[in-house]
Amino acid sequence: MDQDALKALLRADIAARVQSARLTGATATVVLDVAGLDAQARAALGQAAEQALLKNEQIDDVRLAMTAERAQRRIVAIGSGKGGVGKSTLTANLAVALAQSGHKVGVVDADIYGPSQPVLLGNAGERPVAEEGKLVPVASEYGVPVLSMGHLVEPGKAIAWRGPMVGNALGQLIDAHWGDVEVLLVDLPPGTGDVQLSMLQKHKPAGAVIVSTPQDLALIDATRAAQLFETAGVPIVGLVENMAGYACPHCGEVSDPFGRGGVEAAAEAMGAPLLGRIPLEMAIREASDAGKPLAAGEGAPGAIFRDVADRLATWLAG
Ligand SMILES: Nc1ncnc2c1ncn2[C@@H]1O[C@H](COP(=O)(O)OP(=O)(O)OP(=O)(O)O)[C@@H](O)[C@H]1O
Repeated sequence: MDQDALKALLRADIAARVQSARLTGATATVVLDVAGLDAQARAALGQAAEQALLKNEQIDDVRLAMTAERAQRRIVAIGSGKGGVGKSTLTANLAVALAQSGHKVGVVDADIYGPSQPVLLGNAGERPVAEEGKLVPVASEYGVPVLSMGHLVEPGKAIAWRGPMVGNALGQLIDAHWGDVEVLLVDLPPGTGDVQLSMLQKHKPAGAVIVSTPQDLALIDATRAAQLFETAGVPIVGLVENMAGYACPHCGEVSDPFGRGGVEAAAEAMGAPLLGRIPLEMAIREASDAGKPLAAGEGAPGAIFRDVADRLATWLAG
């Protein structure tokens, strides 16, 4: 009996997962690709395969091996209540820091109102190609592939999409050829709109990181954004306080244009950790505009981003 004959003994969904099958004497040896299945589904599949094969009179022993070639991919959503608080900057820097510490990470820029990852990661203007009906993410020099809403629309064209179109576009970015990427950071638009709902319904994240500036209004919105995730059963990995403390380049005095410590208090109230506090620094804005995330370099703000990335990596590992 050859491989095709063995496959013909199996249910179609199981046969589709056969990587190899052979019969030696009365022993069938079958390798199944079980990528994307949880432990329970894998066990059920194995049992069904074994039973089906043993029904054949030429087979009296079945040896099954299971592989999961495709990486188990987890989504981490980066959200904020308000716009302009530094969510995209944080996403790009976290991705670069994670890639540098050996993680296979990709970025989905789901910010339909202001897609900025292609600029932040230095591959603006490059377009993804489609293969077999799915997009191939655009590489960046930091080892972080990226797909952006900005790749699906003409630059500068305001997007006035409604729910189903948004869901469709998000699906194209997430169900793409991500290859061996294990962690997908999704840069969400601010607030709790269509993209967030579509994300929670169809591509449930493993966790969410919430970014806020320390001021009250931003914090109220950030708390609301966090509540949306929690209600949907998505754990909050932690909060990041951005634009906290500004060191005057002339006299060195540190001031707090957006207040101080508010995010820490909000995190405490939510029972979530504070993952880091990033200062307001011209170098961060300049590096972002230049498509050279500071997490890739040696300097101080880069180290802060790397610390936040380490905390995220620890959370993912735990
Ligand atoms: N810590 C910081 N210090 C200085 N500038 C910063 C800092 N964080 C972000 N910025 C700058 O603030 C602006 C807004 O940041 P960013 O685009 O990351 O925010 P966002 O929350 O993703 O905004 P949007 O909602 O528009 O997508 C950018 O010009 C960015 O370079």
